[in-house]
Amino acid sequence: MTVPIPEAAIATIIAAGRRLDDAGWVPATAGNISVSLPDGRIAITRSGRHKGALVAGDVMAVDGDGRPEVQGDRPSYETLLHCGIYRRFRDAGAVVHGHSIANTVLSRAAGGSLTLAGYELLKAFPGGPTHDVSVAVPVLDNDQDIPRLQRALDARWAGADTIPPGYLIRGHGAYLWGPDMDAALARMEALEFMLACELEERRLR
Ligand SMILES: CSCCC(=O)C(=O)COP(=O)(O)O
Ligand SMILES: [Zn+2]
Repeated sequence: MTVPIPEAAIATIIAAGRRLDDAGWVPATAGNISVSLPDGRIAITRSGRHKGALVAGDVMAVDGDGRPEVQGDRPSYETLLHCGIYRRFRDAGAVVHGHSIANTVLSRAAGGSLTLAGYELLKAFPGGPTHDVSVAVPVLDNDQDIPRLQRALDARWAGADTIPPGYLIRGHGAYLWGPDMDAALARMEALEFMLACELEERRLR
């Protein structure tokens, strides 16, 4: 018998999907969304669903290693990236992933990281009490082999002094996390705002 997913967790994921879709960051069936549950499981979107039109049945549970509770159920193709975040950052309670124009274009042009400096909105990231800081957002090469991509992330995090609560995958999208969904979404909105500014500045140059 499977343990039901708390209704509040399902409602949180459905509402987050609508918000990401309203912003235009989850075209087609792009993006995925999860929350960690008090019993250690992860509630996550099923693969291939439109994130702006999620219903309760589009959310399922996996264990900390991404294994579905019900054999044959298909969670997000990128589930192991969510698991990697919850495993490494014990205070993470929610993870959001989207494919925006800005994160796609800028990650394609970037090297191994993308530095954001001088933005007031950097305050939305932890440890940034003033706008007078810079944050180097890691950029990983895209990889259809998700376990290999997660290993690359683990290696990057292991060698880092400070780790922002997000990263970009080249030509693919952005992952952000926070202690809860409100925080994860706020960080995504802040990052996307700054990336949109970067794009605009490049157009003006
Ligand atoms: C059509 S988007 C390609 C897959 C992807 O990058 C994504 O974010 C959605 O995958 P999922 O399996 O979570 O639906
Ligand atoms: Zn994706």
